[in-house]
Amino acid sequence: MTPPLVELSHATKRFLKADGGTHTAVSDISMTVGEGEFVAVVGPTGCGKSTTLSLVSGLEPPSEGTVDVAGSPVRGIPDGVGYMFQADAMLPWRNVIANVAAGPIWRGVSKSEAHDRAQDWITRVGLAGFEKSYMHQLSGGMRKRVALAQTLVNEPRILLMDEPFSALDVQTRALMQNELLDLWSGTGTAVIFVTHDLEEAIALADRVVVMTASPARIKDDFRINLPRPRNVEELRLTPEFIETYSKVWQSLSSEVETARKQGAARVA
Ligand SMILES: Nc1ncnc2c1ncn2[C@@H]1O[C@H](COP(=O)(O)OP(=O)(O)OP(=O)(O)O)[C@@H](O)[C@H]1O
Repeated sequence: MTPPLVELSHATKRFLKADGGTHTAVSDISMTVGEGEFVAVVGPTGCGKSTTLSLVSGLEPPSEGTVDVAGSPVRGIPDGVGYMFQADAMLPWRNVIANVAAGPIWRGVSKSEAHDRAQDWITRVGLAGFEKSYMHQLSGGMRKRVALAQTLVNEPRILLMDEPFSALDVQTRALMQNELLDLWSGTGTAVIFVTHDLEEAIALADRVVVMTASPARIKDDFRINLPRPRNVEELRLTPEFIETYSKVWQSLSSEVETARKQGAARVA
């Protein structure tokens, strides 16, 4: 039997605190993500969502438990993993095509082949004509398109996304969500998408994993049976979406409340 593409098994992550104690960021997390699956992870602020991504990306080793990618334990950054953060990871002194081609070149692809692949992705994300532009010449939405091209040009098997669209205005955000779904569909890439925004999670994902207030445990794992292809703006108005939202929110809202109390206790 083929193992799941991503498998966390009883994974716990503790960090050392400045006072010498430890802080448990995630506790006893077990979950799997299959090839081509789109999984959104939601939970209250600071609960441990980004830490969970760091375990999968190999940026942080688990303190306990195991994290496997394609059946092998993660040691260092595994091959085939792409990462997209809220902040862009583009070099301001390089133009768009040089930024997009940088990943393949770093992976040993010849310069001309890398430029061909970069050109193809720049066109696919709708930025043909902007190859020679620099980051400061682009809007927030255009910079996100570059970031998508920069990540997807490496053809990741697993795409880890940490609130990639949260800094965008509402309309650009919806545009980018639709764009992401179009680019992702049919690629077979597994996506783990961390967000604060439950609407975004439901609109994009096949499953929504709800995490508890800190330390993060998995509270619920909802299958989202909304049809694809999806247009996120239209989908949000459907009764099926509203029903799903209310079901998932019931699970999430008490964790948000607990996190608020934890926050209030910390500053008291
Ligand atoms: N490298 C680190 N060293 C020490 N503590 C850390 C480290 N990384 C994260 N933490 C702590 O672990 C907890 C979980 O952080 P994490 O960033 O995973 O939460 P999050 O759910 O992604 O937060 P947010 O919703 O605000 O983005 C926080 O209390 C954070 O301060």
